[in-house]
Amino acid sequence: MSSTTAPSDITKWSSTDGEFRRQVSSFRSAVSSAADAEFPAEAGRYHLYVSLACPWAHRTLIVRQLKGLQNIIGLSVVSYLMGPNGWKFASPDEVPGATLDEINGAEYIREVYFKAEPNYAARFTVPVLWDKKKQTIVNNESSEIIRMFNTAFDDLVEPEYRGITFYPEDMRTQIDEINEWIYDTVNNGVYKSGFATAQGPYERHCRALFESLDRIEKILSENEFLLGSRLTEADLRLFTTIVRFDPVYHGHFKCNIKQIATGYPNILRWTREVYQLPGIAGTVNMEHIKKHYYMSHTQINPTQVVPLNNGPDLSSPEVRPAKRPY
Ligand SMILES: N[C@@H](CCC(=O)N[C@@H](CS)C(=O)NCC(=O)O)C(=O)O
Repeated sequence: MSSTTAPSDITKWSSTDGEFRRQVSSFRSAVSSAADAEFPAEAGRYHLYVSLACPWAHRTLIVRQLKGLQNIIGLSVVSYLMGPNGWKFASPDEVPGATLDEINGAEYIREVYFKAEPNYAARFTVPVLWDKKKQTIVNNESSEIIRMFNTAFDDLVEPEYRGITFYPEDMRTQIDEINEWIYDTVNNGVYKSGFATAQGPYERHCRALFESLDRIEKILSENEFLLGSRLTEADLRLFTTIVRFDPVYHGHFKCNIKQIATGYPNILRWTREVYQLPGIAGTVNMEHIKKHYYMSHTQINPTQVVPLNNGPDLSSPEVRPAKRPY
């Protein structure tokens, strides 16, 4: 196996100035319903690699579920522990919830990257969307994978899922606008706070994060979902960060000005509402989430002790909307 990224680089998260900078994803092609597409939509052709711990991969898992794509797009799940060689596959006996890689027979996700691109020199991230026919990675950027799942397979899904969209045309400007600041200050903001290795960047990103949470709290005090009465992609993208907030980011990433459970009643109500939608609870694996962060980032938590709290009970009280909100 050729390797241009030494295993030791995996745990080097922040730059010399103490700032964490997320890399730009490398594989940016798209599956499309067009017959002459480079990657045409076909049942059984594409395979999704995820971690149940990762908030970015979690988005793709949710949209795969809500769009009824489980029988159309296969799934492999890495173990929660990310060691010096990155994400590793494990049998469900070894790690409940994980799988082996039945498609490429890889031990580590990095092998899938090298199979697609022998000279690959960036980070070995999940999610990854793999094309079994062309034997390559189509895309490793979650925000783009969820857009493909949203529409590209519509001719193949069961009729009840056809036409469901989390990115409706008349709301795209609003969705793009809200995604932008929520990505920067919340989704990525928790990482910028937690991976900072200097006081200044930590405080700056942590304060910006809580300013955004206050802003979201206000929005959700006036609206059922981020953009009104309809659940969109913006809600799904935020949900995967919020569900990890109290159990992980509050402690492990030092995002501790407030907690969702006690400081943000409207965000909590909204989190429960999203969690209680059919199919969502099954995508949330608190065991993988907590163990991943607390045991993999040994630069932050060298003892690898995992705290007990799982965050607020999201299954109760029941706040499920009367009719499907999307
Ligand atoms: N922009 C990517 C980010 C994905 C990402 O950073 N995934 C993390 C897990 S939460 C990862 O795999 N990190 C491994 C590494 O950086 O070595 C996306 O949204 O798909």
